[in-house]
This record gives sequence, structure tokens and C-alpha cells, in this order.
Amino acid sequence: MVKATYGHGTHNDFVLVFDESDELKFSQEQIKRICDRKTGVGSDGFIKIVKKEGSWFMDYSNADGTQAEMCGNGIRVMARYLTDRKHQMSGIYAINTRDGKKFLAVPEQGDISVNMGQVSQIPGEIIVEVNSNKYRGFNINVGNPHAVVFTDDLTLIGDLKSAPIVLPTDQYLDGVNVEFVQFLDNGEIMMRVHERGVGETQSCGTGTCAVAFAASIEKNKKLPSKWIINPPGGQLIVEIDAHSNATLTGPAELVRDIELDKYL
Ligand SMILES: N[C@@H](CCC[C@H](N)C(=O)O)C(=O)O
Repeated sequence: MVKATYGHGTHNDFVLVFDESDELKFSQEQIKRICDRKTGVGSDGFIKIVKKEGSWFMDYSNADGTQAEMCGNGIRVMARYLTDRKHQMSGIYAINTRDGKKFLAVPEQGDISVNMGQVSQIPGEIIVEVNSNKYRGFNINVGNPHAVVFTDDLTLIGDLKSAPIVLPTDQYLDGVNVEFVQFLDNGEIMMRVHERGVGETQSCGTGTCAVAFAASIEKNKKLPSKWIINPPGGQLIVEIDAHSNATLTGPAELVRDIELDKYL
């Protein structure tokens, strides 16, 4: 029997499989079936928790079975799993990802922070096309690719049932996560996101870091800066230090244990 756990961070949700010795193999088709919202468990991503050369490793896949470099909500949910299930003491520890080693601050209970590393802007203008409208955007790298668009009214974006087109296409040969952002009167940010390999999701941790960095540029804010960001699924805090390193803080919850055999 293949055991798993379903959890989420601001309702960006994941199926996690603990496979310390990396014995289990999941094909792209199997991951798609597990993540399918109609016929599977239903989740935005799939995380295999592995230990490689003595270090935890997050083997992350999107709902369509493609692998991604990093997931800011996923890594925090993985840390909640490791600590709650007594595989790792609470405190500060590292998890490796395809984007390198990330340090987390993991209390026994409550919000989890992750140092996401350096966020950067790729120079050059990009254009995002959605529902026949075009917006200028920022090309931001958080280990994975993001296009960030600012708008005065998020409701005017329309539905995000299909992936926005981002031009020039050669900027994003492996696809892109797209964030639509509105500044609120109280200084907070509201956003929506279309995730590469998934579709519109309730939240995206790397996305909020891209948004925080782009917002600092847009508002001519000197670093360090701090942003409270509200994707549809909850609230996340992103702090960017003077060297452009982002720290992402927010809730991470385990919801239930499940078994996966019928989807394999
Ligand atoms: N939800 C994630 C990002 C997951 C990966 C992304 N879809 C990609 O393909 O880059 C997050 O919380 O950062």
C-alpha cells in the first residue's frame, strides 16, 4: 500500500509521499492521476520526500506531472510533515530542492518561514495576453520563472481557465507562472496566479516572492522591503533583504492521510 498525506499552504495543495530511501517511482501519468481534481485525490502538486546523502530533498512535480525547480508553499508543507511526524526536530533546518538548499524556521506549531534565496529581474519588457487584453509585465526569477502584471482592478482580468500568453515566447522556453497583482489602499497586495503545469491556483509561494520583488521596483521602494500578500487562499508575508533574498512566511497544514494504490 502506498501511503500519502494531503496538505496545503494557503490552499495551494499537495499530496506528499514519504520515501526516505527513494525507492518509489511515480510516472508523469501516475502523478497526473493522483492530482486530478475529478478522479484523483486532487491537488496542485505532488511531493516525494526523499533523503539524499543525509539531506532532505523535495522532489516536486506539478499536477500535470512536470517537475519544477521550487515550490514555496510546498516546501513549507513538507517541513510541517517532517516535524509533525517526528522525522526532524523543530527549529532551523534545510531542505534541498532543484533550486538548491533552502533553510526554514519551523516551530512546533504555527507559521513556517523559508529563506527562498535571491530573487532577480530579467531585463527586458514582457507582454502578457489574457482574454484578448495585453498587459506589460516584469520577468522575475525565483529559481522558477514568473511574469508579474500590475493592474488597477483584478476582476477585469477575467477567467484564467487557459494559460495567459507571455511574449516574447523565447523568454520562457519551459513555460511560466503568471501573477496578476493589485495594490490595496492599506498597502497590502491582492493577487491571482496561473501556475505553470497546473492552472489557476489559490496561492503560490514563489509567486508571492516574485510579486514582492516586482512591487518594490514598481513602487520605487528601497530594499529591504516587506509585503503582505493576499492570494485567494490566504495571506503570506514576504520580506526582501538588502541583497534581494526573499523570506516567505505563512501557514502550512496537514489535512489527512490517504492511500494512493487506486490511482497508480
Ligand atoms: N505553488 C508553488 C510553485 C510550484 C511550481 C510552479 N508551478 C512551477 O512550475 O514553477 C509555490 O508555492 O511556489
